[in-house]
Amino acid sequence: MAQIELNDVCLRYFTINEETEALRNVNLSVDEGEFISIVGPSGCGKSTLLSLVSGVIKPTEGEVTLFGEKLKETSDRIGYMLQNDHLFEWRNVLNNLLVGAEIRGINRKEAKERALDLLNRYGMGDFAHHSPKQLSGGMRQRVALIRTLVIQPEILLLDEPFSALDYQTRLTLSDEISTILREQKKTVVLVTHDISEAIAMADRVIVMSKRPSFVKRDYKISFAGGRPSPFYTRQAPEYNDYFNEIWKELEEHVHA
Ligand SMILES: Nc1ncnc2c1ncn2[C@@H]1O[C@H](COP(=O)(O)OP(=O)(O)OP(=O)(O)O)[C@@H](O)[C@H]1O
Repeated sequence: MAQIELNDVCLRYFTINEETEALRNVNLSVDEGEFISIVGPSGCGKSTLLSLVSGVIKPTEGEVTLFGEKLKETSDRIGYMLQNDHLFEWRNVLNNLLVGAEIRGINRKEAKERALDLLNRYGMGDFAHHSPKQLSGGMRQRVALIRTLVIQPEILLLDEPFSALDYQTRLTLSDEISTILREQKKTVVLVTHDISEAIAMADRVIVMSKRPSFVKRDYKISFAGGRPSPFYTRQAPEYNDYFNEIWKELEEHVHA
């Protein structure tokens, strides 16, 4: 069943003396439990698309449907993870994990149990009482993901969550996080500039056109022997073909 649907969505930003047409007739459907990535030229409207799905902004035209209902306001069933981890330096890791639960009025005891369980499960059990300052960039992003999972969203929107990390951490963390999200059976929309990350992590890669942006291509990513872990995806024979095709699609924009 489609959990997210965008039907002919247009988005224009209006400022005092300018109108920016970011999205034009975007049509997209994401099924429950599906993991998709969105790539496209810089400034084409990828983050805008996530904001529309989260309900933070409303389409100028068209409709966003979540769980079969027209989206009217922000939904508690959605979690967001960004490039910046937004951890509070004055709170320890565990108390950072409880922030979302506090905002949403989730029972503290229940949220704390869930947070500790997730920390243990994902190799961070020894860091519950550490300050964020004592963590590496990769660990901080792992905490940011766990903070999102504590509120048990069904849909996760990831906006360039690895782009501030060094290359090696980025590879390891993208591998870990996609394993966690698949294990948790979340529906995921990942925005990334990194084609290789998009292919390695997702079931589908959506290529957006330049602005005013629409869905230019929708690649289903499949591997003959079944999906390997993201790290090994890069060694699968199909990987290079996907990479070259998507790169060609994007390169057209650079030389346009
Ligand atoms: N609040 C806003 N007001 C006016 N224009 C905006 C606003 N937010 C975004 N834009 C414009 O809309 C277009 C799409 O922006 P958006 O950030 O969604 O693109 P993006 O594909 O995520 O960018 P990038 O690849 O650089 O991260 C850009 O031209 C941007 O300048």
